[in-house]
Amino acid sequence: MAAPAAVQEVLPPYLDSTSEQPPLFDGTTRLYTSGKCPYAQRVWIVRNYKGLQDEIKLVPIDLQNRPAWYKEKVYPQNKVPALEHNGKVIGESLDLVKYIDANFKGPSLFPDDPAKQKFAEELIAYSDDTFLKNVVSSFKGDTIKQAGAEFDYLENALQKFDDGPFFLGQFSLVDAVYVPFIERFQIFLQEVWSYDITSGRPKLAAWVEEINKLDAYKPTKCDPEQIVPQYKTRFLA
Ligand SMILES: N[C@@H](CCC(=O)N[C@@H](CS)C(=O)NCC(=O)O)C(=O)O
Repeated sequence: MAAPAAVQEVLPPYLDSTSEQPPLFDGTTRLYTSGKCPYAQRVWIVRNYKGLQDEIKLVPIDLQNRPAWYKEKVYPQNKVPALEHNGKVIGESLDLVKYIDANFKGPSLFPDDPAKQKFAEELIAYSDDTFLKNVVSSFKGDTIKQAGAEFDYLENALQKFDDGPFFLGQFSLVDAVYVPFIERFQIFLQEVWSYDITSGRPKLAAWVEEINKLDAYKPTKCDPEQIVPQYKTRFLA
């Protein structure tokens, strides 16, 4: 039987240059976001996993036609994600996932075990500075060799703790940090190079299978129909 289609969370309407600004610092916690942004997706998954759908309101921003007030009044960096909480606005997805985990209710996504904490920090630091950069630069290089080395790194990392299928055994911030990019790279490498990132990597194959079962993740998944043309234009043109 075919896998059921992912259930997309119905996002509120995107705010664009014609939209009025929602009242700032009125006590509502807002996640300025975009359904297409992998960085914002990290934070969205954490919000869902912790059961914060009612506490953290999603405010999608049209990145192609951004409202002027967003940069001027909300987040001068003019990017998503950004979180409005307790009279301030903070950004950067890697900081935000930790902030939400530490400052809101719900299951902790950062382990107590010092060995797991150390490994979590290592993997999180590796995500944007190395993994992401190397896979993206592989698209214009020796793709399978260069990208393959990064998926070998993940396969290896997944062998470290055996008390569950995720990077630290149980689902954690590390999985939320990596999944938006693994998801996109899996689609793109398969489509353009017929390269299956899970082939010969049983731990990664199991990780993909398990993460796809998570209700916190399912509604956040990207649309493969959009990713392929978008990545072709961005990385191969
Ligand atoms: N380092 C940032 C990156 C965020 C980012 O680049 N977001 C993109 C959308 S996916 C964005 O807002 N781009 C608009 C711009 O750069 O002007 C993070 O981790 O949050």
